[in-house]
Amino acid sequence: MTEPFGQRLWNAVAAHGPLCVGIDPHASLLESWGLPDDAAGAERFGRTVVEALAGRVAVVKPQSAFFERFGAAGVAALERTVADARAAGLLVLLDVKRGDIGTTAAAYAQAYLDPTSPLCADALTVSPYLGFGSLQPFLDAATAHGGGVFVLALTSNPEGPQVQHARTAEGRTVAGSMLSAVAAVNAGQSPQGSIGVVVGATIGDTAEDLAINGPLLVPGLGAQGGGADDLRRLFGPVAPHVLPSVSREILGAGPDPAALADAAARAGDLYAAVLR
Ligand SMILES: O=c1ccn([C@@H]2O[C@H](COP(=O)(O)O)[C@@H](O)[C@H]2O)c(=O)[nH]1
Repeated sequence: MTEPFGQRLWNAVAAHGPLCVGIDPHASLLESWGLPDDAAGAERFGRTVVEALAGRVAVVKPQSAFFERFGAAGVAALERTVADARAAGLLVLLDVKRGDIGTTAAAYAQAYLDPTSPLCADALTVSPYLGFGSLQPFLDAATAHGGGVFVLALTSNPEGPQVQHARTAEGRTVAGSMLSAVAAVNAGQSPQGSIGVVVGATIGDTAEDLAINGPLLVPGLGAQGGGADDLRRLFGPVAPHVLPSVSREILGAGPDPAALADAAARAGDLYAAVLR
């Protein structure tokens, strides 16, 4: 029986620190790394990140879109990147932001969380904007397979508040209702539940209760303008659950594996220091 994702993540963070490093093969990064802007380039990129960071960070987060743009060959490259990373002992959070009606959501959950699937990861990102209940197949698959699910709550992009700050019929914000739904699923789990949320470092101040008893993935650092001060200000009481997530700020140091490892160590130390 696989340990629950929340426990596996807790152990990995204790061993390697909280940093999550994105694997985002942007065209501009492939160019600066001297790689072709194609599926083979994306695969080489992913393999280099995995080799540089295995045993040094807890989690990597491949961004599916940057692989999908190359069609079937890109998806095959993503499959190999995910498999390589998991084989190297890294936890893999696949950033795919899926969500759909129940039966389709069940197919997505099978694709990303069922161990018999070629694209099986440890966890994935999902969009709850078909209603939190539409995520049930992902929650069920996570329970069945020891996987994790990260629900978009307060995203790092400037357009997010239009939807996420809107009020529901009960008068709470949409984001607040997602956060409390996740907290209810994680209730009673120790050291934390397996259902996380995404909260950007760029959201400014928030009155939302971020105590979900689960992991908080925090993108928006570095290239998007967020920094250590934002982590300190936003996440003090829930600091042990925070995963600062960085892609371009670290990937820009490649392709030299030692330089990538150095950049990850520096970012990891900086962000971990404010989360203690
Ligand atoms: O709210 C969100 C949710 C996901 N992301 C993703 O994280 C990385 C950020 O990359 P950087 O280079 O560190 O800016 C990227 O894959 C996004 O799709 C996010 O930024 N914000």
